[in-house]
Amino acid sequence: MNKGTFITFEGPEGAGKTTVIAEIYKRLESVGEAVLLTREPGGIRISEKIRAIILDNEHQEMDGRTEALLYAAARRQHLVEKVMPAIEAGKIVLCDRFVDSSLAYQGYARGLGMDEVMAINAFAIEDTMPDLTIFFAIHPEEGLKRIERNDDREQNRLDNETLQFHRDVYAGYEEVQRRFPDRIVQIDASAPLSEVTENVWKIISSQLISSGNS
Ligand SMILES: Nc1ncnc2c1ncn2[C@@H]1O[C@H](COP(=O)(O)OP(=O)(O)OP(=O)(O)O)[C@@H](O)[C@H]1O
Ligand SMILES: Cc1cn([C@H]2C[C@H](O)[C@@H](COP(=O)(O)O)O2)c(=O)[nH]c1=O
Repeated sequence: MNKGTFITFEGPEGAGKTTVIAEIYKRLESVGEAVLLTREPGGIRISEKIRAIILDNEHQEMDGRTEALLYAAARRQHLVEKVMPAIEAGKIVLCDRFVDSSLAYQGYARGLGMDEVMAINAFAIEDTMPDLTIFFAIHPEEGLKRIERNDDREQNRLDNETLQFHRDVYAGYEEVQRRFPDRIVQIDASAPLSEVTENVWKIISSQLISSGNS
């Protein structure tokens, strides 16, 4: 059996990833594709527990390296328990965040260093990297406004970081893109939702055609 396709979605808070992925998932299913939709940190029991620890507003004392290691631990378990089996089974895996989040948030914005954060993640992911990553580019101010307006969303410890931290996350993503230009495609996430969805759909459709997974 052919291996599946691993697609990840990245960007700052409130960029629209979760909303758009849900629509892409529906479209892929409706054309008969075998698809797995999942997220990081989380996606499975152990990793959801780690997520709760990381994002708890009461855990203000969490050290930056502890944070980076917890994300990597959650990633490892999620990868071996859920993502890898789906890829091996030939599915299209749509994952809301992956290692690029650690590079931008912990490596760059926390100042731990991208190479250092990549090194601990290399232990967690071995050589599994996405086939395609879509970067939802939006100014952090705009993304944060969107999540403040959304009454259903509780603001977590990372959301509540300073505006400067979120600006650094954005700069971190720009650096990640410079490092992986062949894998990462940027879209304008400040456009109307329908436009963003169509752009993402076009990118994913052409990736699936070129990889023969369609
Ligand atoms: N293109 C858009 N224009 C306006 N509002 C949008 C757009 N895309 C998403 N939204 C709204 O912005 C809010 C955040 O969207 P969403 O939860 O999908 O973002 P996200 O990238 O998953 O955020 P986070 O990573 O912080 O969880 C939601 O209320 C959603 O309805
Ligand atoms: C995977 C990953 C995530 N983060 C941050 C990014 C967000 O602030 C939260 C996750 O919340 P979301 O609503 O699911 O987007 O965690 C991070 O800092 N490092 C990571 O590796």
